[in-house]
Parts: sequence; structure tokens; C-alpha cells
Amino acid sequence: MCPSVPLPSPCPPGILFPYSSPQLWGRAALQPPVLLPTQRRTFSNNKILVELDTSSGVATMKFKSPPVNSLSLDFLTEFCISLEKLENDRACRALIITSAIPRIFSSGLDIMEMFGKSTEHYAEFWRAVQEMWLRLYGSSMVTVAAINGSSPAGGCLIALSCDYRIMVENPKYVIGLNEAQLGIVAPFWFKDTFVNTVGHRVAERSLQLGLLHPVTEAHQIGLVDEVVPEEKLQEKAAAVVAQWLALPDHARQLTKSMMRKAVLDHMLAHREEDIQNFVKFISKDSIQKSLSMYMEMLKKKKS
Ligand SMILES: CC/C=C\C/C=C\C/C=C\C=C\CC(=O)SCCNC(=O)CCNC(=O)[C@H](O)C(C)(C)COP(=O)(O)OP(=O)(O)OC[C@H]1O[C@@H](n2cnc3c(N)ncnc32)[C@H](O)[C@@H]1OP(=O)(O)O
Repeated sequence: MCPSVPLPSPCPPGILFPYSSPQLWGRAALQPPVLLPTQRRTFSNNKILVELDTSSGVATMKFKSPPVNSLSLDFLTEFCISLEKLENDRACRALIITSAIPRIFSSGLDIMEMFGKSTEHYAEFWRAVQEMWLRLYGSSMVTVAAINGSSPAGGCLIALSCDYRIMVENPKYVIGLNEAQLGIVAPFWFKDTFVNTVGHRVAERSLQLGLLHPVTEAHQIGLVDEVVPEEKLQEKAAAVVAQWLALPDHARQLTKSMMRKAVLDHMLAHREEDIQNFVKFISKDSIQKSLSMYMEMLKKKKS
């Protein structure tokens, strides 16, 4: 966002004027130059808690929607509102996303939103999924996923949409795009986000088999960037953010935009078509049956 002060050179939208001093880089630099004690701003709804440290410009977002942080329409709406608030807040330059639910980062899209509902509902739900990805993948903030639990499908997409992924080392946690295991297909923009992270060959095998990778394997294939013990997660995420924030925002943001633009533009150009495809696909009897069997399987696993 351009600062409201007059600038000596043209300032492209979404990009800050390149100040010469590192202390002045970034949106937080636009605050009056008064030394303030650490200040925290908190906002919360019943799905998500956000805490913004205005002195460092770093926000931490915690998913807190029991039992498994599934991405329902309500959750996605709250998520998008929170992202928008932070994106528009000049005091915020970075976002760490993590979970307040033990053992689960996010269980992915809420299957109940894709089962036995009207075509209008499917369209509304899918638009919300798209919106979440557009906001996160296209964010100008530094985004770090601090993955403290399993993260299948849509949960993995959230992590993939960040700039950096740190996962807790735990042999029980898994992450991946397992849509094929549910008898559904990851849409092209899930696939593109995955390919941009792990490369074509790894993505092709992982997607076709619907693999959920254990943490060590996820690290080996580049799906996560680092693996740490649980107690080190927040400290590591803060250190990574500090490293990324040491660069001038405008250079980092332009580079990020250059790397992600093609995929974002492709989705925007096909957004309505993608919604129609989803509605048609998910409404099929055979797909509804697959989802029903999958939910049954989840319930049986418990008993
Ligand atoms: C041609 C193409 C055109 C267009 C594109 C078309 C289609 C694309 C469509 C969709 C893409 C979807 C992406 C997704 O995200 S689908 C969701 C995938 N998620 C999963 O597979 C995760 C399933 N869940 C689990 O594996 C486990 O629950 C767990 C590892 C997350 C947690 O295990 P626990 O043992 O701790 O807990 P559970 O007892 O299993 O679960 C508790 C409770 O929660 C319910 N639940 C779990 N996950 C979901 C979910 N994703 N949605 C809704 N509900 C979920 C589970 O059933 C339990 O409920 P009950 O307590 O039994 O009521």
C-alpha cells in the first residue's frame, strides 16, 4: 500500500516506497517515529484467534475450531476476514499461521459442506475456498506456516500457500494432498501450488496416489522446509520471519508477485468456470457416494 505522504517517485500500487534505511523498511515504518513499548492487538472470533505485535509487525493466527479445524464455510469466511484485516493494517508485515488444536493443523475442507447440499451451496462454498487461496497465496505479507499437527488436503493447501513451512517432528503427523484417496480430484490451482513447491515429478506421484507424507518424508521432498521439536516451533517461526523481514518489503513483495503471478492470474481468469466444474463434479452421485463412504470410514476408524 502506498504511504499517504508525498513520494518523490511513482509508487506502484501494493508496493512501498523504497526507503534507504533498513529500520524504515516496511509498512510498520509508516507509523510515527515514537518509541513505544511492545504493543499487542488481538482480535478473535469463534474459529480463529489473531494477535498482532505492532512493534515487530508480526501477527500470529491460531486456528481454534474443534475438533479438527475443518474448513467449513463459516471458518473460511472468518479466515478471509482476518486475512483482509491484517493485509490492510500498515502495522502488520508478517503472519505466522498455526493451530490451537492439539495434533491437528487443519483437516482440510469440511466434507459435510460438499455432501448432500444444494448446487447453490456448493458454488458459495467453492467461491470461499478460492477466496481464501487468492488472499493467502497472493498476500503481500511474509507468511509462515507453523504446522503443529496433521494437515491433509485443504490444510496442506494453506501451508503450501505460505512463503515457508516449518513442521513439528512427530511420527504421527502427516501432510499432503490426499484428494485421490477420497475419490475426488485436486483442482488445477491446488496442483499448481503444489508443483511450485515440490516440482512436477514429485507432485505427479504424490497427487495420483493421494499420498499423506510423514514429516521426515515431507521434508525430504521439499513439502516442508524445516522440521523442529514442538517446543521450538514458535521460536523457529519468529526467527524465519525476522530473516525475511530484514529485506525491504518492496523487493520481497515484487519478487513474490513475479513468482506467483502466473498461477494466480490463471485461476482468476478461470474462476467462474472452476466453480461450475466443482459444482458439476461434486454433485455427481458417484462422487457423493465416495464422500459418504469416506466419512463412514473415518467414523469406523474411531470405533
Ligand atoms: C474435475 C475437477 C473439478 C473440480 C475440483 C473438484 C473437486 C475438488 C474437491 C474437493 C477438494 C477437497 C480438498 C479437501 O480438503 S477434502 C478433505 C480431506 N480431508 C481429509 O481427508 C481428512 C480426514 N480426516 C482425518 O484424516 C482425521 O480426522 C484427522 C487426521 C484430521 C484427525 O484424526 P483424529 O483421529 O484426531 O480425529 P477423527 O476422530 O478422525 O475426527 C474427529 C471428527 O472430525 C470429523 N472430521 C475429520 N475430518 C473432517 C473433515 N475434513 N470434514 C468434516 N469432518 C471431519 C470426523 O468425522 C470426526 O467426526 P465425529 O466425531 O465422528 O462426528
